[in-house]
Amino acid sequence: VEFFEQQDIDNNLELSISAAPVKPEPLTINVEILSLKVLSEQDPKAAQEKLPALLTLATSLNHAEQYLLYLIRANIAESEGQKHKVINWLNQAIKLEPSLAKKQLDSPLFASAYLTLADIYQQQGDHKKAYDSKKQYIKKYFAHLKQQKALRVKRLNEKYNVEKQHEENELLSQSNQIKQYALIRAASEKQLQNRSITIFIAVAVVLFLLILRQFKIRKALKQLAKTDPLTGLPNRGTFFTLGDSYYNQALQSNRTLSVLMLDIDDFAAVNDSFGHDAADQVLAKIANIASEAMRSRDFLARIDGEEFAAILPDADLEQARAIAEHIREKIKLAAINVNQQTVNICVSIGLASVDEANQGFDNLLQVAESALQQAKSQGGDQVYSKTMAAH
Ligand SMILES: Nc1nc2c(ncn2[C@@H]2O[C@H](COP(=O)(O)OP(=O)(O)OP(=O)(O)O)[C@@H](O)[C@H]2O)c(=O)[nH]1
Repeated sequence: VEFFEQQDIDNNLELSISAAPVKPEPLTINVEILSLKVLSEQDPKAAQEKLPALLTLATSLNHAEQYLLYLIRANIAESEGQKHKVINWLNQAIKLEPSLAKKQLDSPLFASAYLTLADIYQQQGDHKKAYDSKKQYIKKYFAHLKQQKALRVKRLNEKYNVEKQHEENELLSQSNQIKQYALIRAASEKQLQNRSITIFIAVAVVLFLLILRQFKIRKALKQLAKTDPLTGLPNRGTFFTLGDSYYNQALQSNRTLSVLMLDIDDFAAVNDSFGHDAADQVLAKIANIASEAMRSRDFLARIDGEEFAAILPDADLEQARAIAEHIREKIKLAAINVNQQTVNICVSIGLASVDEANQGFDNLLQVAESALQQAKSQGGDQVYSKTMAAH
């Protein structure tokens, strides 16, 4: 029987779910009626005393409340042993069922009507009705359980969905944070890279400038090594180095070449009279006058204290003499001003040409040197060459 009942209940439940009719919504129930219902089960007498006050409101009560009012009256009647009244009240209540929500009727509050009916019928020996009432009650009881279960599942699902949504939001926000962090990291890496490139370029530029500076210093030093600092003319070393190549070139190309050696007359007296610094200025001015008096292709150098030498390419002795005389005269006529005083300077010049000395550049210079000595020994202020008489 129990198996049959259970199956019957299940079938009915399935039917009620699959049919899905439009059902009325559960109605609200006055709290006083609810408490009177409880009181009628525990203390029917006390409930009877309170009943008249509620009955005055009966017309304003909704069907759910009226249903409960019948149940209260049935409880009171049962406590008084008036079974036919109990059945009457309960049937009155059951008549209201079509206008009430099934969900509400299945709750134990309402379904208890069938349990009470089953008890009464049982006591009256009407087993068929007792059975039917009990069956109804059990049906409602299981439907209620199923409803509760569905409600719990619904709530759990809602809770699960909320939590899931929350977790998804959390995940999304974490993934956004990760993306943001990745962006920040990429930006800072880029910044670092740019900074490294800037530092690299700056270091490269500084290195380049240092190398350039070093190069310029070396060049200046090299130049300095080749130049006489006082006059700015090439020095003795440069003169001999270039002299050899001028000489060899002239011989190879079968062209003439002369050299001159110039020495300032009585320069010791200039030093003595005007001092060393003033004499230095005189030296520089004489170098300047001599340079200007020469041709652009001639090569003048300071080879010793007050001694100068020049290479005169393509100049034979006669042309060399003309150049030398021009220099001598220019210097002699120059009014060299030192310490607001005019200094008169004379020079002696010795000449030599490859036409008369072709045993190498040193030999050429020796001949010019000896011509210079000759010019000095003849009183200075003159140009002398071995093969041409002095003026
Ligand atoms: N101020 C200065 N004087 C120098 C320099 N080099 C050499 N002298 C001076 O030049 C003079 C050379 O003296 P000497 O060799 O006797 O030649 P000089 O006095 O010119 O006589 P002569 O050559 O015979 O005419 C010395 O007084 C040196 O001190 C220099 O670079 N600066």
